Amino acid sequence: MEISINNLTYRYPGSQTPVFENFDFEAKPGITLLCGFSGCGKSTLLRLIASLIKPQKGTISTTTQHRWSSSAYLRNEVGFVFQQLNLLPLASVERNIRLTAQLASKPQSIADDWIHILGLDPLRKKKPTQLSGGQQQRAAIARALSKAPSIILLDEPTSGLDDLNTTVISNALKAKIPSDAICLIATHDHRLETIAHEILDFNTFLPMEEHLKEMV
Ligand SMILES: Nc1ncnc2c1ncn2[C@@H]1O[C@H](COP(=O)(O)OP(=O)(O)OP(=O)(O)O)[C@@H](O)[C@H]1O
Repeated sequence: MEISINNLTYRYPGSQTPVFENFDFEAKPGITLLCGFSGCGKSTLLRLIASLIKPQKGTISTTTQHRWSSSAYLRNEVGFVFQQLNLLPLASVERNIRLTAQLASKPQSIADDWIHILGLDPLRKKKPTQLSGGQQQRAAIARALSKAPSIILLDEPTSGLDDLNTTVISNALKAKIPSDAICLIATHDHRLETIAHEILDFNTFLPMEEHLKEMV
């Protein structure tokens, strides 16, 4: 599995400054942490790889079965956990997680495995609003992984979580993500460094908001 980004330029609609300009990036199998100050472009990169937004210039290619930006690519290949978790509020935890497997034509047993691995068995019948922040985060990760994605994109999966929740999530990612999958984690959380195969510093790509320095 490989993701290859070449000469990419991306600017949000209405914005003067590009987040990326002539940007090259490659990802290989394993867990890679994307680190760097707030606003340097980590979430934007994940959205681009997921094909939720499209670059104005340059190419993104993947060696997945389905072509980058096809609807099958997003449905079958990409497991994405956003900062806003987007769990379906009216569906139970179990339904949220099983539905993703079903939509990707994957066996329900994968969903049930992730429910178990992430310690969600006692919470299967609860609604997302009845869960704590850490429990919701674990449910969102289980949901993303239940389609057995070849590309896993996690945006701040452990921010604000206590050590116990963080350890359960890190252990699950380390032990259960297939070795040929690519897992990119945008994070400020140094606790995740123990499970990373690679740590990329994004500070070099975009200038820091200088005015913030004057405010501290
Ligand atoms: N929807 C949007 N519209 C316009 N500009 C945006 C949008 N989302 C992000 N940006 C801008 O793009 C730049 C990169 O933002 P991004 O969210 O990718 O950073 P980040 O490194 O993930 O930050 P954080 O660590 O705070 O999550 C920032 O300058 C931000 O203000």
